Amino acid sequence: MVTTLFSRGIHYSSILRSHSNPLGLPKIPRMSQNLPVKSAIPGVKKILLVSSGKGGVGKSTISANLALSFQKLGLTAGLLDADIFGPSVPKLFNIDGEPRISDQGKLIPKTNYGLQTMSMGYLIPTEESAIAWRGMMVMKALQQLLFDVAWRNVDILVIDMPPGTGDTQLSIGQLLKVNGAVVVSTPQDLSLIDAKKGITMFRKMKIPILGLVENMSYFECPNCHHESHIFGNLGVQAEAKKQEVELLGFLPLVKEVREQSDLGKPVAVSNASSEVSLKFLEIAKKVASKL
Ligand SMILES: Nc1ncnc2c1ncn2[C@@H]1O[C@H](COP(=O)(O)OP(=O)(O)OP(=O)(O)O)[C@@H](O)[C@H]1O
Repeated sequence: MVTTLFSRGIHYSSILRSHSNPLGLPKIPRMSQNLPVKSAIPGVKKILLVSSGKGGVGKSTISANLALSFQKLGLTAGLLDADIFGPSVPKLFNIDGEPRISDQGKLIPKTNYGLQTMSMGYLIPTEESAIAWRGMMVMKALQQLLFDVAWRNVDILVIDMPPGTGDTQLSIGQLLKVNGAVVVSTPQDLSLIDAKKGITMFRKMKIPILGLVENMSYFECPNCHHESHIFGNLGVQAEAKKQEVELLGFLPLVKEVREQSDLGKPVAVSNASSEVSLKFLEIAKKVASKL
């Protein structure tokens, strides 16, 4: 069922070479450079990447709540968890078990809260995680997740990217016709440094950067309502200005967001009228209008 990356004639050295043109030579078509031709995903109209340089900054939380917010806007959304080594979607959506296979041999997305989802976590149990996989196995799995899923009339497919700017991220950018990317960062310097690397990577791959989202911006004390900027203040705003990208929104650090995620019911569905859910909706509106 799987067509491997290698059978399409893709090599990392050629992926990397494609980013440099030091002599300013005229562009050679991708096909004749033996580079992958960017493909659409069957059943999907627009592809949105949600990425971060650093892990643990809230990329999966934001991907899930954005996808659910797109649904609230009347769009059909899908969520693809591209983190092969640390899939989050099964837990976030309280979904387990293997996906069914369609008559055409494709993986049928698993659905909860009306959202179509696919994740490596459905294909291999956590105990047998992909941790010891070699590059080729990772690429085979990625290829299957990208092209062998039977998405049904999805307007926006949100791809929850693995953290960082490594092989998997490069491959996704090289293989897919991506419509836009959102970069997530906390205000902390370490997170911002890595977010900048992500912005540079998307620019090199000519993927439109729709904007930055600052997560865990502040914590509001439930008693005195004082706002504490635990991870720093204004860093993402300054970086957005410097990079000339839009700052799409600030999301506070909210206990309910973490609790509901752990219970497998993202806040956008568990408490749709909460302040943070409305912030997700605002960001979704901005992103949808840019796609
Ligand atoms: N705004 C928020 N308020 C409270 N908790 C949050 C918020 N955003 C994320 N979290 C929590 O922070 C943790 C990390 O979030 P998440 O898994 O979404 O990050 P990630 O960037 O996808 O991580 P990884 O790269 O490891 O997959 C989770 O426990 C999540 O529930």
